[in-house]
Amino acid sequence: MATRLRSAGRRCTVIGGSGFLGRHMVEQLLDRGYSVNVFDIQQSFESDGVKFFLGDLCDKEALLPALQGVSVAFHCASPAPSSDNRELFYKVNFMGTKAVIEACKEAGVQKLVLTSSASVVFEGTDIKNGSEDLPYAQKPIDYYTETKILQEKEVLSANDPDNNFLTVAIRPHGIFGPRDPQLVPILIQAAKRGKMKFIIGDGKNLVDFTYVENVVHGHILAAEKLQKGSPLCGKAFHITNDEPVPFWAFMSRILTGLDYDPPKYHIPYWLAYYLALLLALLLGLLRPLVTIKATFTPMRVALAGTFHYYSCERAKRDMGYRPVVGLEEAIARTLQSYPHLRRARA
Ligand SMILES: NC(=O)C1=CN([C@@H]2O[C@H](COP(=O)(O)OP(=O)(O)OC[C@H]3O[C@@H](n4cnc5c(N)ncnc54)[C@H](OP(=O)(O)O)[C@@H]3O)[C@@H](O)[C@H]2O)C=CC1
Ligand SMILES: CC(C)CCC[C@@H](C)[C@H]1CC[C@H]2C3=C(CC[C@]12C)[C@@]1(C)CCC(=O)C[C@@H]1CC3
Repeated sequence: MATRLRSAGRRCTVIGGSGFLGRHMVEQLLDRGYSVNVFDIQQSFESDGVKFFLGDLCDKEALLPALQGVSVAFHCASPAPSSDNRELFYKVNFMGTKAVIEACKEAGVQKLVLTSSASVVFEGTDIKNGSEDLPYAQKPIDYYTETKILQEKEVLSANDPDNNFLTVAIRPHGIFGPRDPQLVPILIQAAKRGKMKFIIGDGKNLVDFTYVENVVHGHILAAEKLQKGSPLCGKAFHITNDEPVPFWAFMSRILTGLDYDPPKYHIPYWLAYYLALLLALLLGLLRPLVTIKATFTPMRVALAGTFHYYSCERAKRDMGYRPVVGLEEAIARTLQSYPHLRRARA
């Protein structure tokens, strides 16, 4: 109730508000009493309380009307990580984010909250309880991550309290929940094609999977605690479920929850990685004659076969963050939201 009163009448803009995370963000902001503008390249839903502005975020002039009279902008738009289009990632994540910063300043927006990614420090090797002090990856695993690093640096260095412009970056990892277009659908599609038979490595590698409502909660807390002189200014924060789980136990839980068999055979990590690399090279050579999208990419093998979980102590200390939905409940809600992906029994 206190949050609702404090936020009543305050308008914010969600850039990327038609996407998976963005739409959840819009819903929670409305619940908490904010008025919401959405800026996106497409409109994916209708809502009485929301004003939609359609356009490309690389175009500063198109952004400006969506930012007028707004105190906080959330920037969670990005091309899909699987798009594999270097130019597009560079244009949208890097150049587009510069346009977002310029437009925010010009429109008098006081706070910019960026959705970054914990992957900005991941190089394909184990990270256990990694803190925000880890250096950015020198060899990022893909173009998506490369440009998420550029984007985060740009936003954090734009923090300028003297000119009343404050910035913060939230680094979630492995977001899942209702309407997620990636994790559960890709997994089930692979299972349907009989491709989910193998566990990559020994299956003991711990990973963070973060329920979308916790990610949203972290963003809204960050916006509310971001004040002149606060420790949030110009800093990055991991937001996780704070319950790392073995990657393959999580995948198996989703598969069995939707009536698919869990993987049971083991394949050494290095073998899976080189097979995925070989496949990627072959598909690269055959393009544009063949345009098949591989399920097992070197990036996914690296994510599936290594430890990568992160400490969210900084978010707990500086913004009072605690996950609001535990992992078991989060999985149950997610499974319930995908009746159409449940295996049809013969
Ligand atoms: N999903 C995950 O596990 C993680 C995601 N993140 C970050 O979270 C954020 C949200 O991800 P998620 O919700 O999964 O992604 P989505 O693809 O679901 O949402 C992104 C939205 O941004 C839109 N968009 C893309 N390009 C532009 C553009 N040039 N101008 C305006 N709008 C644009 C997309 O439209 P369209 O669909 O038409 O392209 C889409 O509506 C991203 O920044 C991502 O990097 C970080 C860590 C983990
Ligand atoms: C086919 C199987 C080996 C794996 C299927 C599940 C994967 C599609 C997902 C498991 C971990 C996910 C993940 C992301 C995308 C979907 C997965 C690869 C991100 C790359 C999304 C964007 C980020 O910023 C980082 C995420 C890490 C985890």
